[in-house]
Amino acid sequence: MRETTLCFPMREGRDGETEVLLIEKRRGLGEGWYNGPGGKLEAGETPRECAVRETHEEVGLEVEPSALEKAGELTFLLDGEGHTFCHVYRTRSVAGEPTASEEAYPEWVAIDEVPYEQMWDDDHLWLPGVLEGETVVGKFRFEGGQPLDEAEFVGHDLEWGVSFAADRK
Ligand SMILES: Nc1[nH]c(=O)nc2c1ncn2[C@H]1C[C@H](O)[C@@H](COP(=O)(O)OP(=O)(O)OP(=O)(O)O)O1
Repeated sequence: MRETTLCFPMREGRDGETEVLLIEKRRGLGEGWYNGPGGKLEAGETPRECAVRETHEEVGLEVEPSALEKAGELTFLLDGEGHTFCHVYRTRSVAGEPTASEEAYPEWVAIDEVPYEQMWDDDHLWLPGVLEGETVVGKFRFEGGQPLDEAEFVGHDLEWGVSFAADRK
């Protein structure tokens, strides 16, 4: 099963609303959809280091590793087998201006205007809670063969209020 990260940088917008930095993914898995910056762990890298690196590579933002708050662990199953294990982080400690890369167009979006209809089918189930400060462990089942982003989302289990306090990696 591959191990990946998603990072959701957050800030207070001009009118006091909470905003999240989303990317429109320009290539690879989930191309054309919105998500947080993130990607696969490289050899020797911790999930936290991966989230920092991917956020920098994809949108040019500097995030502070120790200020990444672990918010979720998501398992995506394809045809009954583990496909991806994803560590989800959020952070309010962000420096720099987001810039587009070959992989992503970044955009600050108010958290009540997140375009769930242009995201993975599972996101509306867990991302609103994560953006409200909750923690979650989720399992999401897809069927129909590779690639995952063309498979059908068929079921899920969610557990909220999980403690990741001991997870410093
Ligand atoms: N069902 C799902 N819902 C979701 O919100 N994010 C998902 C998801 N399934 C996978 N992801 C995330 C995890 C990861 O951050 C990203 C997939 O990125 P990957 O790096 O695995 O794929 P890519 O094909 O872009 O790989 P690279 O070529 O290494 O960039 O999508």
